[in-house]
Amino acid sequence: MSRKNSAPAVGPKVAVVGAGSWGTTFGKILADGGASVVMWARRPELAAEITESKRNSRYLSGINLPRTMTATTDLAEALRDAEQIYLSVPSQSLRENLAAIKPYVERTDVPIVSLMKGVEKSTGLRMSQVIEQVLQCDPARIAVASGPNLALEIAREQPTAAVISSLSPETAEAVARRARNRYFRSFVNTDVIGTEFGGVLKNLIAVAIGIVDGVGYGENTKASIITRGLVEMTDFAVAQGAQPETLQGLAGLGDLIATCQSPLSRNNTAGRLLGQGYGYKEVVAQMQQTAEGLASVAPVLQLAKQVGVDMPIVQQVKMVLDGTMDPRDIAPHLTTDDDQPQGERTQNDQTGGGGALRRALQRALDQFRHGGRGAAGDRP
Ligand SMILES: NC(=O)c1ccc[n+]([C@@H]2O[C@H](COP(=O)([O-])OP(=O)(O)OC[C@H]3O[C@@H](n4cnc5c(N)ncnc54)[C@H](O)[C@@H]3O)[C@@H](O)[C@H]2O)c1
Ligand SMILES: O=P(O)(O)OC[C@H](O)CO
Repeated sequence: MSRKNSAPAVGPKVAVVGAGSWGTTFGKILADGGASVVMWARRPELAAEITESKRNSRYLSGINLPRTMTATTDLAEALRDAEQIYLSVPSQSLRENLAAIKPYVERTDVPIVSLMKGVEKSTGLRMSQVIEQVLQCDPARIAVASGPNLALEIAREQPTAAVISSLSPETAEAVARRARNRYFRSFVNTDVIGTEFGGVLKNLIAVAIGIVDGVGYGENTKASIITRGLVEMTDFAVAQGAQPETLQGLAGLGDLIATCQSPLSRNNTAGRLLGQGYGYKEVVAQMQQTAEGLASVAPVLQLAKQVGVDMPIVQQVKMVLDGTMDPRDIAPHLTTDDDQPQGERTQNDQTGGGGALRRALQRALDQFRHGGRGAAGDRP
């Protein structure tokens, strides 16, 4: 662990591509868990600072990085002989980065782990789908990490949990064993769709909560939007093939709470600026770091339309971003909705006994497939 002064043992090498706030924090998690971590950074001065000063002053001010963490701008050097590869670049740049990574990983079967929480704007694909498409690799090799994971809190070693998801329980477990230490606990599941969409969708609700903050509304409005936001997240994710339980777990409710509550959240911050009256371009110009929610709004609404799911809160975020709605009109429902009372539960529950029965059957089938271990829900 980084607190100890004795020379650290050299553990298995892992690589982290992307040295922003989350990539660097995840590198620290892995190094504090015993791995020897090599980061790939775009800028030579950042790579040098991480290697020589054990600092990343732009993204993680005041944090000391472990001695077993180094960085390079040479992708081949970063990836060579890595036991696992973690990816943490902005979602809209993943495809171009994968093209550069591909020659170094196509003759290996090392796990590739997405740490990202966005969808590709041009295709609507989740990050694991982009990885599978570009690397043309076995999806069982791919894992995703998600959960209530505000980088700076974890870099300060505050106790936190995450979930590692892969279609392959073995891959999820191998990654979870590596990505854990005394302040960071990784759970596992096999619901990649739910885990990834949880991370994408909570960003959109956090933008809405930021708008509420910026406008100056209080806790009732926020609680109403968070609660209805979780319903929207669940309806959408289940329609895409997710297990509803995942949205009640770390990657759904857990991350929704953290991101909506924290001023550290970039999505929340972007929303607050919108609520204060700044336009989309001004907000983008003011943001020093990646706020994934801004790029995910349009593709998420497009996907929602394809499967017939209503997302009134996400729709309002889009209207504020487009400048077609006054932020002060934000509400847990669309004010243009007709006045018919709606049921409170999710669309999934509103299918009545059928929904519950379907889930029970699915769980039984998953348990059968996974040798008695349930697929849904975060497992230690
Ligand atoms: N910061 C967090 O608390 C946190 C937590 C969990 C997940 N995430 C997710 O991690 C991902 C990365 O976010 P972050 O917080 O590290 O962002 P960041 O803005 O802190 O850092 C992004 C990094 O990517 C680099 N970068 C920018 N454009 C690039 C390009 N075209 N190619 C390669 N590198 C490029 C930047 O130089 C920087 O090093 C996002 O999907 C985010 O949602 C972030
Ligand atoms: O700063 P944000 O809004 O990108 O959120 C960071 C993490 O995703 C929180 O889990």
